[in-house]
Amino acid sequence: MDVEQKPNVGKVANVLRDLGKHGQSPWLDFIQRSFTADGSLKKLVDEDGLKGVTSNPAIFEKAMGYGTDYDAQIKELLSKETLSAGELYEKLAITDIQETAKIMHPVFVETKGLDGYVSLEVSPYLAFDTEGTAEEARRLWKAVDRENLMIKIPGTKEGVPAFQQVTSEGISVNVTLLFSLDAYKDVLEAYISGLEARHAKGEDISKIASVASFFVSRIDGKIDGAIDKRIAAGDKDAEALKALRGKVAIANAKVAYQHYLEVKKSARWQKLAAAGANPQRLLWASTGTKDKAYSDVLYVDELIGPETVNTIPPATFDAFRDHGKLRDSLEEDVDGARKVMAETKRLGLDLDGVTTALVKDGCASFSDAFDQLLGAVAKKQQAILGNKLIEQETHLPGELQGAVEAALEDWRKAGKLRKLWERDPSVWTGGDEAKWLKWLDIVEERLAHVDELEAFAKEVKAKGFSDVLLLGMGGSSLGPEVIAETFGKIAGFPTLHVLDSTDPQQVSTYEKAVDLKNTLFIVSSKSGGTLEPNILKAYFFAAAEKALGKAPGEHFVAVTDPGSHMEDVARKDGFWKIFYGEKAIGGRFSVLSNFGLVPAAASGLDVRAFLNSALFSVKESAASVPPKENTALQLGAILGTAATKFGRDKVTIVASPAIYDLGAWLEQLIAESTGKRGTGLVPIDDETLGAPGVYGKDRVFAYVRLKAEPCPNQEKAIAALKAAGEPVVTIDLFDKIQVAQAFFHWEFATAVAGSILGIDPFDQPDVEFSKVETKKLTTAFNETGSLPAETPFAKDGVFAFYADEANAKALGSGDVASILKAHFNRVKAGDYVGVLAYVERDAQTRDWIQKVRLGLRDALKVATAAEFGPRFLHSTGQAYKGGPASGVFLQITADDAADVAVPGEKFTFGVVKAAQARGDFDVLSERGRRALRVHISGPLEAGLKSLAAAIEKAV
Ligand SMILES: O=C(CO)[C@@H](O)[C@H](O)[C@H](O)[C@H](O)COP(=O)(O)O
Ligand SMILES: O=C[C@H](O)COP(=O)(O)O
Repeated sequence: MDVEQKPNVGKVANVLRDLGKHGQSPWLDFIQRSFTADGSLKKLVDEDGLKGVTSNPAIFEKAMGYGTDYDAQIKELLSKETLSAGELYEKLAITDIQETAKIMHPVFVETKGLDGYVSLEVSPYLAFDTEGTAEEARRLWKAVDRENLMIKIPGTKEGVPAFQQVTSEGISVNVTLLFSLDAYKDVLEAYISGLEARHAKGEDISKIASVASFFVSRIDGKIDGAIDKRIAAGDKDAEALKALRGKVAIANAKVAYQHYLEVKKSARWQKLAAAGANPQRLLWASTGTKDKAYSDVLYVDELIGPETVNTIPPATFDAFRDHGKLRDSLEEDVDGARKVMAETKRLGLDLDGVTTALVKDGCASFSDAFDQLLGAVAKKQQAILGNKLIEQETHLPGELQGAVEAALEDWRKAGKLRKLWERDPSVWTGGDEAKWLKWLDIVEERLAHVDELEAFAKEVKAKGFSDVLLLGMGGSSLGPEVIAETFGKIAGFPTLHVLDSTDPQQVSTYEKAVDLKNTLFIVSSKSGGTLEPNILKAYFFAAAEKALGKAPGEHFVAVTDPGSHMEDVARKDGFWKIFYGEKAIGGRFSVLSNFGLVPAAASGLDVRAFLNSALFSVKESAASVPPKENTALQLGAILGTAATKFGRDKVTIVASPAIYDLGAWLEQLIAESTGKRGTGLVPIDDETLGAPGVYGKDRVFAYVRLKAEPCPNQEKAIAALKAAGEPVVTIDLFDKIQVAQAFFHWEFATAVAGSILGIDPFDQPDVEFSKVETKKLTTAFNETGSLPAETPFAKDGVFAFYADEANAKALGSGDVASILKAHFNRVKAGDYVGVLAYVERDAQTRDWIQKVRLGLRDALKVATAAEFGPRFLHSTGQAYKGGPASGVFLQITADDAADVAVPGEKFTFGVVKAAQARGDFDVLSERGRRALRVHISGPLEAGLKSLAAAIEKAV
C-alpha cells in the first residue's frame, strides 16, 4: 500500500490537502447524519483532501442524542420491527457508517486501500471482554459489509487478543484508546502475529488494513494537571516541571512513532510486507487542543510525518485549514522527545499511572457516553411508540426517590443489567439462577413457532368445543386465569375455565359448569408430579369417559415439561396433544410460554398479537436500555429498595376491574419469587383501597390501570394516596392485549427486586416443603384410612381452634371472642394479617373474605391478604412461610357438605384439602409464625357469618 500521494494539482493551496505531501492522511473525527447527507463531508473530501473518518461512542452520542436528524429513520424502522434501543442504535449507526463509507470509497480506490476508511467502534461495554469483542467485531464487519470499514477495538488487555484474532480472520481494525508506548508495542505485536497466523493459513493478507489510535491531548491534560498541582504546592522542581507543560503528549507520540519505524525495518515485518501486508499506521487521536493556552492546532502541527494519520475533530480541522503550519515535525528533535520522557520520569511524574488511568477513564467515559446515547435513543423510541407501550409513572416520596436513583446508578455503573441478560448468577446469589432464565427469550422463541399455536387454535375451533377446562395450579393456572378473566369468551371459541382447587364443592361446581361431552381439558403441570392436576385429571378423565361413553383422550391436552410423569400419563391415555414447557422456566415465569399460550390459543386469543405485544416489553427491558429509561428495571428497583431500605415491603396491587385478575398472577410472581430467607415482598392483592389513614408506613402501591376503563373509586383513592405522600407506581395499559406486556414487565421487575433483596428469585423452597408435608398426610391416609388425629386447644360452639403449643399458650383457651382477640392483639405496625380459607372460592365466599379482611385492615391498620386454599399454597404460601416473619395468620377450615372421590385413590378431594391445610399449618407453625386455625363445623354459610361477627368484635 505504499501509495504516492497525489500532488495538489490545480487546486487552491490548502494545508490540509498538503498534509499528504508529508505522508500524513487527515481523517475527520466526526460523524453526523445531516453532515454526511447535505454534502458537507463530500466537500471536505473534494476540497481538503479528507482521507478518512472515525467515530466513537461519544461522537455518536452527540450525533444521535440531540436534534432530529435520525427521527425519520427511527420512525421507519419502528414501523416495521420491534427493536431494543441497542438494536435501533446499531441500525442507525450502520446506516451512517455505510453512507460515510460510500462517500469515502473513491478515496479508498484512489489510494489503493491506504485511506478512505470509516471506523465503527465495538460496544464500549465489551472493553474488558475478549470473546465478546471478537464476536461483535465479526458481527459488525458482516453487518456493515464495506471493504473500507475499520472496526474499532479498544487496546485494553482484553481487547488486544481480540484484535489479533480478528486480524487473522481478515478484518481491518482500528485499535483505539492507546496511551502508552508499552500498550502500543503490544498492539503492533498483535497485528504482526495476527497477520502471520493468517499468512500461515495461506490466506490473503494484502486486503487487511489497520491503524493504532494513539491518544495525545488527554496525556497533557493529566500530566499538566499534575504539574500545576505540584507547582502550586511550591515544588522545588517547579521550573523543570513547568518546562514540561504541554510537551509530554507529543514526546510520547514521537517515541511511539520511532518504535513503528524500527519494527517496520525488522526482518519479521519485511517477510510479511513481501507477502503483501500493509503496515499498521499510527493514527493520532484526541488531537483537539483542550488547554486554551496552547495553539488550537498544536496536536496537528507537531505530529506530521510519513505513514501516519491524524483524525481531527471538526473545529481543529477548520483551524488547521486556516492557520496550520506544515513541516516534517514528527521526526524533528527525537532526542529532545526522549529527553522530555526522561525528565518526566526523573521528576516523578507518573506517566505509567497516568496512561493506565487514561485507559480506564477512556473506557468508562465511552461507556457513559454510550449509556447516554442509548438512553436518548430509548426516549425517542418510547415517544414514537406511544400507546403501543405500557406506560409507567412513579410518584415516590423524596427519600425513596433518591434511594431508587442511587440504586439505578449502581446498576448502571456496575453494568448489572447487562449481567442479568448475560445470565450471570452473581446478579442474585451466585447459585443456579442461570438455569432458570429462559423466560428472558421465550417471547421471541414462541413467536418463531406461533404458527403451531395458531394451527391448534383453528383445530379447537373446528372441533366446536363449548368449553375449555384447565386443570393446574399456581404457575400453570394463574396466567391462564388472567387470560380467561380478561378476555372472556371469544366469539367462535370455547369458554375457558380454570380449576385450581381440591375443594370438593369447587370441583363439583366446575363439573356442572361445563358440558363434559363437549369440553376440551387442558391438564397443565410443569413438573407433571403435582398432586392437584394429577387427581383433577383422574377425576375429569373418568367423568368425561362416562359422559362420552368412550375413552376421552382426544378431549385432553397436556402442557408439561418434557419427560415428566404427566407426559407419560398423557401418552398412555391417548391425549389429543402434548405441548411442552421449557425446563429452564419456573412456573410463575411461564405465562408467555406454552403454559399461558396453549389455553390462550384454545380460547381464541390472537396469540400472535399477544406475543407481539409482549415483545415490546422484552425490548424495553433489554440490556441496551439504560436503567434510567428501563421502566421494568425501575419498577424492580423501587420494590427492592422500598423493602430493603424503608420497610415498605407490602406491594399493594390495585388493578382496574377489567384486568383485575392480573393481581392474582402478580401475587404468585412476587411472593414466590421474593419471599424467602426471612425477607421478601408481600403482595397484597384486591384489598379495596381505603383512605390514607388506614395504612401504615409499609406499603408501595402498584396501580395497574386499563387507561380506557379506570375505576373512578380507585382513581380517587390513588390521588388521595399520592397527596398523602404514599409511594405509587402507576402502570397504564392502553389495550387489554397489553397484559402480555405487563406479564414480562413484572417478571423482569421481580427478577431485579430479587437481586436487590439478595435472594434467588427462581426457587421456591417452602412451597416444596408444604408439598412434602401434604404428601406425608395423604400417604398416612392411604395406609390407615384416616388422617392422623388432632386435638383442638379450645372449642366454642361450631368453632374448634388449633395451634401449636407456643401459639396455643399465647392465645389461651377461652371462648371464640377471647381467642381471636388475643390472636389479633399480637398484630403490630408493619405486620400483615393473612386470612387463609380452605373453602370453595365463589362469589359469596369472596365477598365474605373481602369484608373480613377490610375490617381487619381498618381496625388494625395493617395490610391484609385474603386467600383461598389450596390455591395460595402454590402462590403466596411461599412468602407466608419463607418471607418476613411479619404475618399473622388465621387459617379457616370447614366440614365439607359433600365429598368427592378421587378415582384410583383411597383418599378423596376432601381428604386432600384437609391434608393440605394441615400441611400448610404445620409449616407455618414450625416457622414460628403467629398462626391460628379455626375449624367450622356444620353449615358453612352460617359458620362463616358468625366467624365474621366474632372477628369484627375481636378487633
Ligand atoms: O480513536 C479514535 C479514532 O480512531 C478517535 O475517534 C478517538 O476516540 C477520539 O479522537 C478521541 O476520543 C477524542 O478524544 P478527546 O478529544 O475527547 O480527548
Ligand atoms: O406454580 C407452580 C405450581 O406449584 C404447580 O406446579 P406444576 O406446574 O409443576 O404442577
